[in-house]
Amino acid sequence: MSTFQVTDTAVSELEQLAQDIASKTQEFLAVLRRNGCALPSHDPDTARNDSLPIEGTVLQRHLMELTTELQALVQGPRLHVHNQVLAHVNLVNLHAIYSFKLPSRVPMEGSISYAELAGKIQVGEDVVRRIARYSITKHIFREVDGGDRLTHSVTSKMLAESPMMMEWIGMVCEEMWPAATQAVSALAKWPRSQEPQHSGYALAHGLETHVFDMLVDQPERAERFANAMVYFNSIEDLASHHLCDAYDWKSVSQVVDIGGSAGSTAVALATRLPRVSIVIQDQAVLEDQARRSIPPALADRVSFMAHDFFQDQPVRDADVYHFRWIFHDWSDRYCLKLLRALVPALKPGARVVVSDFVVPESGATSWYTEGLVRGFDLAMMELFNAREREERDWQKLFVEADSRFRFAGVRTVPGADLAFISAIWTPPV
Ligand SMILES: C[S@@+](CC[C@H](N)C(=O)[O-])C[C@H]1O[C@@H](n2cnc3c(N)ncnc32)[C@H](O)[C@@H]1O
Repeated sequence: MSTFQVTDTAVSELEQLAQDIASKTQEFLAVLRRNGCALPSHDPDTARNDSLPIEGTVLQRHLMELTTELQALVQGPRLHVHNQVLAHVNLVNLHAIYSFKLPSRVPMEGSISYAELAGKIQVGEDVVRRIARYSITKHIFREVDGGDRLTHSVTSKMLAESPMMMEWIGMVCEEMWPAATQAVSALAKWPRSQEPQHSGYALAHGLETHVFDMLVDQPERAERFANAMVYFNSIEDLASHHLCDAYDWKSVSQVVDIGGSAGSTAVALATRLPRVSIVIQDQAVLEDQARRSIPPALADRVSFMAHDFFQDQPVRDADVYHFRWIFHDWSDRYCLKLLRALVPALKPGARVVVSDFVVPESGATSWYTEGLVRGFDLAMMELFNAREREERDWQKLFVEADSRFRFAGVRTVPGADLAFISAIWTPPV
């Protein structure tokens, strides 16, 4: 006889989750109704609620946490692992969707036959049907006319209307996925290396350098990387404008956005902070794209400068030197170089701000939320031998780079997934 039995009256973990899900679902629906948002549906004519009010975002996150825990318990250990392994075919499917541009080939209104779609993409009708039918199980596309024609769901319609999201999907499928398959081999081959050329990405793509050095000679791939960043920056939880709410900007007039890509962050900051001038620094290959993205109304305050961020910082005496999603691309050894390259330019009181994830301590938040950040951590490992960092790692980095950096801690802003880590340049008087 089992020595462990749940009594009839005890509420099991599963029942508790189900009750919490039911009540949070009601709260979520109430927020949507109160704010005039559409109720969730796969119907292509449903409004997408891409940015919810903050209380809606919090409830959405909470429901994701609860429902993933419920699924894990309902599945039991075998199915829980089994389904994670099978999930790899989602990328086969998304790669086909990207590569054959399926969403934009299906009319926004009406439908297309499988035969016509197959003719357009030069693939057998049977193959198109199999790909589409797997997509349909994930609520991407729908079938009409007895299964002969394809039409949009709300998700496939979103893909058809979101070229930057398609660029991100393409970048993941063609740049990151091959790297993922080589990540463990790279670890076995170069254990403990901090070099980007010893990563899964380098193995998969035959590189002897960092991805970003390779992109200098490959403008099309560089543009796709930059477009993937534009997509990320368009997500409200990741939007760069949250930085404006993290600090008091009254006394700031000059900002340098180091590794600022095509300028999304600079434009977002300059739009909200009318007294601030911003220099975007990045590789010369991004110059044209950056110049195109600066609205004429901001051209007198936002400029682009080609600069290698491992070389001494040429813009001296700025108030803020900002890095967004740069440090997580590099191992500690290189992050120390990034910080030390600033030193000749820093005036007393200058602030170095890093917009990046801060990894929660293990078990400090929900597994769902922690898993999102730890997923980025493994992705940075596979790509660059780099990492996401906990608060204590950030502090150590600044202290080790130069004892004149005074670590000023981590700030968070409601609704922002990235944290704002900063240090003040404080030389002895
Ligand atoms: C992950 S992206 C982040 C872009 C931007 N900060 C954002 O948040 O959208 C990394 C950026 O670092 C730039 N980069 C890489 N190596 C560089 C170098 N040595 N000097 C300057 N920029 C570099 C890349 O071109 C790319 O734009």
